[in-house]
Parts: sequence; C-alpha cells; structure tokens
Amino acid sequence: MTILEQTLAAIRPADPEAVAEARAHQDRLTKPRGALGALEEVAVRLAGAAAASPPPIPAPAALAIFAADHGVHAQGVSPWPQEVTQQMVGNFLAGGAVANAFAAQVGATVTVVDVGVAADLPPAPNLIVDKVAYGTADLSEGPAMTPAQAVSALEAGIAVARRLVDQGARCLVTGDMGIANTTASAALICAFTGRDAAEATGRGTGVDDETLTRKVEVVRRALLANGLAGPAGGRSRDAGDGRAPDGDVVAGPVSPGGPPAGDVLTGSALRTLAAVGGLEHAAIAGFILGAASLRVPVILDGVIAGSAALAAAALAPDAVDHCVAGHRSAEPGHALALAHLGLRPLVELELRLGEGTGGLLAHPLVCAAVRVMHEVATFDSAGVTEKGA
Ligand SMILES: Cc1cc2ncn([C@H]3O[C@H](COP(=O)(O)O)[C@@H](O)[C@H]3O)c2cc1C
Ligand SMILES: O=C(O)c1cccnc1
Repeated sequence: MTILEQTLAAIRPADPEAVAEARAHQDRLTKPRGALGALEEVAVRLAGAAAASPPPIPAPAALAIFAADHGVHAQGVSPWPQEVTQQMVGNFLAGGAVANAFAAQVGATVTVVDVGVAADLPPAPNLIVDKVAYGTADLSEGPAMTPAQAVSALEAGIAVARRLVDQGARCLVTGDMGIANTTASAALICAFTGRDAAEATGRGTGVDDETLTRKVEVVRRALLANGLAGPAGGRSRDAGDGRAPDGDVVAGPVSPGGPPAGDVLTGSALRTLAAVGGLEHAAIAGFILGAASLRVPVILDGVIAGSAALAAAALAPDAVDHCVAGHRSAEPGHALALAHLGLRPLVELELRLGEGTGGLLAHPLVCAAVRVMHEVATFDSAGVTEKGA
C-alpha cells in the first residue's frame, strides 16, 4: 500500500461512545445545560475524534504553511505578482508575517513547506522543501496537475502531519501561501459542491470589479476545460443541510462520499483535485488526512483550507470528524465549503488573509472548550444543587 492508501485506511469516524460520554459529562458540569454553546460541541467533537472523554488538551499547536505557485496567475486573476509567494515564504521564515505574530500569541510553532514554489528557496531551519513541481499548469486550459503530482503533494502533507505530531504537536493548524490560490479554491468548491462560479468566487487579495468578472469567467472555463461543469449546469446539489445527495458523478460535482479508498488513484476525487487544485491545496488535504489518521485534531483556516478539506472529505469522508473550522473568511466560497462539510466556524472577523491566521486565532477557544471537560466541577463533586424539573 502507498502512504496515501495507508493513511486513508487508518482514518476512523468519531467514536460514538466517546461522543455520548462527552455529552453526558457536559450536562453534569456546574453550568446550565448548553451554556457554553458551540464550545460544548467542539469538546464533544474532539472527544469523538480522539475516542476518549475527556479528550486530550489540544496543545501545543503547530502551524504548517504550504506554499506553491499557480499557472492560472497568467490569466490576471490576482493583482499581485507571482514572486510574492516566495517573498512571503522568506517573511514567514524571518518571523515577519501576520501568521508569525498570531502563532507567537497562541504558542504555536511555524513550519513552512515548499510543495510548489516557482523558485528554488535557500535552506532555512523551519523550511521543509518537498517540491512536487515549480507551480501548477493553468487550470483554465486543462488539468493543473497530473494525478501523480496530486498524490505526491498529498503525501507531502501527510509526511508533515506525521513529523509535527512526532515532534510533540497535539493540534495541527493549516496554512497556505500561493498568489492566485483563491481562484483554484473557488474552482475546487464549485467542482465538489456543484455551486456556480459566480457564487463561489470572491475578491481574494482585493481585486476590482473588472478583475472579479474575469476571475469568475476563468473559474467557469476551468470547470468546462476539465469536464467538471456538471449536468446540473453548476446548480447546487447541497440539500441545504450541508450534505450532498448520494452518488458520485464522474463529469460533475463530486460528492463528499467519494470513491472507496481502493479506487483512490483513479477516483474522481483525486482527478478533480488534480484538475483544478493547487499543489498547496493537495498538500493541505494530505495534512488533514494525516492528522485524522493519527486522531490529532486539525484546525482549518480560510477558503484555501476549506476547499482542500472538500478534497480530503471526498477521499475519506470520516476525516471531517477530526476537523474544526477555525473561522469563516470573507471569501464567499468559504461559507459554501463549510456548509457542505457540515462545519461551524468558531470565529468570524472578516479576515481575508490565509497563512493560517484564522485557524491560529481559534486555537485558544478549542483549548478552552477541552479544558472545561478536565477542570470544571460536576454538580455532585461541588455540592451545587441542580435545577428542579
Ligand atoms: C502580501 C501578501 C501576503 C499574504 N498572505 C496570505 N495571502 C493570501 O493571498 C493569496 C491569495 O489571494 P489571490 O488569489 O487574490 O492572489 C494567497 O497567497 C493567500 O495565502 C497573501 C497575499 C499577499 C499579497
Ligand atoms: O479565506 C482566506 O483565507 C483568504 C482570503 C483571501 C485571500 N487569501 C486567503
């Protein structure tokens, strides 16, 4: 078995006994039932993921920023030059980016992973070079990657997850850097959810109206060029409850049910990821799968992570049980991806940066939610009278 196949085979869904025990425990704690709102669900989710109640405190956290370039940049979908990707990698390694400041704030380590930057980068202590290619091909003209490249990038992400957990991380946070990657994200979201390009495409780093119109057309062409436009003309297949209807569609939107693990190399999930994803999207999908296979929670950042999580979920639906949505970014496609995955974001601050910034901000909330399970007294132990019937 390949590393990817081993990883997919190792992923388990939330443990129902741990979930039930965590829910019951929440209700015994000295607070009114449900008083911690969404944080109670986070604690229950982590219990299910860890198959233990209470679950381990998800700290320390480790951020991995996956960096890569995009052939679709040539279509004028971002106001920023492509070399900003490599320049920002230098900034992360020097400690000067927003992600570094937020990581310091929450005590997370920062590792940068070059899976596809268009230039060779000088070695640095926190840089892993696992370059699959010097950027992707232009997804608006045909597949961005070959399936073999997508697998290599997935396996690069799995390797990073394993390494960070080996080094002591008990929570992983996704990060990305890749100029033009919100275009690939929008295309992935359309392909996996069946949404229309106009619904899923946003302004990214802040494009003007004219560029946004072009970007929507580029996403539309990408879906057509790769046979992913779908018989429904791109209408939503979302049942409105965050779950897609049954069945996998070869030339159309891909359900998160996806192909069985045995078909991974020929399955539509991998082909879709290779067709319109970026190398960092594939690596982030692998990072999510790696975390899930180790039962270590992974906090998702913004729209790039959300679109990568759709690919991870199409490859292994149970991987979603190990994910927490750190935040909801301003990109419209992000909300669509989260709804499709059935994930509720913890923070909403109109961030539109990426790098892992929104995921990092959520880490203290996730820790607080779990700490409650370890430290808060029960009505019995504290001698507090429960409310009457
Ligand atoms: C200085 C700078 C720092 C960033 N950090 C993250 N991104 C974010 O913006 C890029 C995606 O937006 P688009 O698709 O519009 O190019 C990604 O690199 C993402 O990580 C940045 C972008 C810039 C310019
Ligand atoms: O959603 C994000 O994380 C995002 C949005 C705009 C640009 N870069 C990233």
